[in-house]
Amino acid sequence: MTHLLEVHGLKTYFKTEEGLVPSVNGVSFTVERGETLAIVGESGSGKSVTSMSIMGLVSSPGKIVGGKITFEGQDLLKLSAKEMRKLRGNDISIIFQEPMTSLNPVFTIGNQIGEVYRKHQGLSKQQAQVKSIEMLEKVGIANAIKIVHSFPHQLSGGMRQRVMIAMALACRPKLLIADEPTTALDVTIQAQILDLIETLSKEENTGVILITHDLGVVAEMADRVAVMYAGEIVEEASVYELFEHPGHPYTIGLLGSLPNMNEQRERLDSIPGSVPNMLSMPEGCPFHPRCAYADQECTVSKPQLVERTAGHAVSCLKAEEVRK
Ligand SMILES: Nc1ncnc2c1ncn2[C@@H]1O[C@H](COP(=O)(O)OP(=O)(O)OP(=O)(O)O)[C@@H](O)[C@H]1O
Repeated sequence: MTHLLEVHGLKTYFKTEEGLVPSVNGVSFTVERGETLAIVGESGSGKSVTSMSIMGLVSSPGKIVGGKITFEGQDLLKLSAKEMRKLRGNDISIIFQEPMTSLNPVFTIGNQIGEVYRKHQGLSKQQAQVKSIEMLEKVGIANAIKIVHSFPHQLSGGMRQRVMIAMALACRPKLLIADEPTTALDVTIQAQILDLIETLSKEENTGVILITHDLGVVAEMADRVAVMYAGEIVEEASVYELFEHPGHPYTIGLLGSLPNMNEQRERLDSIPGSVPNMLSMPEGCPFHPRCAYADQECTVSKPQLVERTAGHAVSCLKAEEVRK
């Protein structure tokens, strides 16, 4: 069986006045049907640019300059803009961080979800309305009959996010990309939304890419995890393996900054130092200026992502030492 999604050696660069920014710099991973892959890493590590690249939504000054993205065996980088539009909304959907920016303020909720059904399944206005109400109920909106007539600004943040999820799932995508789907929401709503994504992905065998800063969410939701640092994947493993035997000093740092589970979750930003400026990346390993294990070798040689044990790959010259 082919992978649902295969990203191979993806490079997406931004041409800025200061120079070329290698936001995604040779990223490879796969997503299977029914599987949830979490992509984690600090702000600016290239997670969103990776998902935008898959969606075919990278816009100038950004450009995919290398690699291959294959969806069900189909080379996405060879599709026309029209073919890509058809794929989005039919087979691949995305839930963005901020639902207000993705909903149109001048149309009712019913109109917007209904449009997905009209466009992609050729349903009549009335049929689309019925389907929209059903989908709103599925995402846990109780008074859906009333909500279809509301405008986005009349709803709370949590409700809007549910509407976005309803829209993203209306066409029963094979791949769902959820980019920080719950960051702006309160903890109870967060849990409900994540449950919903999980249930629907299992019911429909949907592949999910979950982009998040929150390792608590990763532990609950993911099957596998890819850790990104400065535009590259530095570690990839099953969720159990990553939490039990983290192999990259950066991952260890992220796990170290996981707040006590009984406390309110925080964003991960407590590793000393910061993500390097992509315009002047350090020589050798990009993480070496922040790494407790780094020595002279790490300042000159760049590590490759190498499979250390089955299904567990780490990009670190000191991987053996780190494991001890
Ligand atoms: N339009 C743009 N022009 C120039 N550089 C950009 C542009 N969009 C993104 N970048 C650069 O690409 C890099 C990766 O950004 P990206 O948004 O993918 O990070 P991220 O890991 O998703 O962060 P966050 O968690 O904050 O969303 C950043 O260094 C950013 O500066």
